[in-house]
Amino acid sequence: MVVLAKPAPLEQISIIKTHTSNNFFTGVPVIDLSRPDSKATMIKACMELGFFKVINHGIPTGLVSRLEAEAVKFFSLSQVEKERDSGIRSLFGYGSKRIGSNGDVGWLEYLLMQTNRESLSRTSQALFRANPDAFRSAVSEYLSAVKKLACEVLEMMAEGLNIQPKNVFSKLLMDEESDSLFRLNHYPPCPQLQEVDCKLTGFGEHTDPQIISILRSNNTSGLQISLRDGSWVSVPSDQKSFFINVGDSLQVLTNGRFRSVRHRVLANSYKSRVSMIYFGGPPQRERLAPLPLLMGEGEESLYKEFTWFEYKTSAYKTRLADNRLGQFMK
Ligand SMILES: C=C1C[C@]23C[C@@]1(O)CC[C@H]2[C@@]12CC[C@H](O)[C@@](C)(C(=O)O1)[C@H]2[C@@H]3C(=O)O
Ligand SMILES: O=C(O)CCC(=O)C(=O)O
Ligand SMILES: [Fe+2]
Repeated sequence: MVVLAKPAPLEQISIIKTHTSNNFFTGVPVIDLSRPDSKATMIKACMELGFFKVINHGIPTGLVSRLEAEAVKFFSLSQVEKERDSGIRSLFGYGSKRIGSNGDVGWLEYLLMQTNRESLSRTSQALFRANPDAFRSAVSEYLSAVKKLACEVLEMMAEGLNIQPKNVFSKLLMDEESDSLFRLNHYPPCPQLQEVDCKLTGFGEHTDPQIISILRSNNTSGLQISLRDGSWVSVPSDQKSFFINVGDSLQVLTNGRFRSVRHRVLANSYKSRVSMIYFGGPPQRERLAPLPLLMGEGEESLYKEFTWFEYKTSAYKTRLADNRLGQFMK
């Protein structure tokens, strides 16, 4: 017997009362990668917010717009075509409104994939039947560029923290067995909300479990981050820049010096948002513990010992908004 998943009804997606229509945060740290003082600004941003944006990153606009065009083409297909391959329920591939497998829902559809060659080929063949190679090559070239950017940023972080070698973090992403993911999100407009002073949750609040996330979106706002006092602020969109999130694993590796940023996306009532996120993760066998070179005299680890596999397995049993690192704190 085939059991079809029921569509998530709109009423299940949380409505957020905003009242403040667009209180855009003007304090997003901007790191200009071409400036010599950028390491210090980056460290400050990682400690205070766990979030910043990078400019002068060197990633060609053409690479980004080519992938965005492929994503838009895919999301414009009929629902039947998009769901063609989702017979076997799996974490990866196309998803609509359901996030993860523990009951979270949001006003979005997405493509989630592993970054290795086989997984990318499988997704391209299954979902981009008309021209799998166009999608595969657009993702693959984009991923090479953002992975390089992620490594450059992680090396600047190591240098800014005065720890050696400078590839202590980046080698985890460069490892052949790095467990990294890539996600294309599409948040359709929600015209029903135009009349009311409310927003619909696109992607509920959470922290990213990996080391680092590199996010790029089109010119539609919606991303919000939580500040240290727990208040939410809207990040102005900037399609030419990349936004960087510190993930839970980097918080652990730095013994809490860097904080993984809590973030969420609110759907826009009249504009569609498309985002692409690379989640740089370590190999599954990797032990996650504060780097000894970083620890001050007598400083103890805030966390119990665990591998990325153990953390990921436990994280994927949690709800989106849960504090996943809580159970690994000493
Ligand atoms: C509810 C969930 C979705 C998620 C797996 C989880 O159980 C908790 C972490 C979620 C998250 C957030 C960042 C990324 O978008 C993601 C792919 C990840 O690695 O962790 C998602 C997971 C998902 O969508 O499956
Ligand atoms: O789509 C976005 O802008 C952010 C989505 C996100 O936080 C995620 O996929 O983990
Ligand atoms: Fe996220």
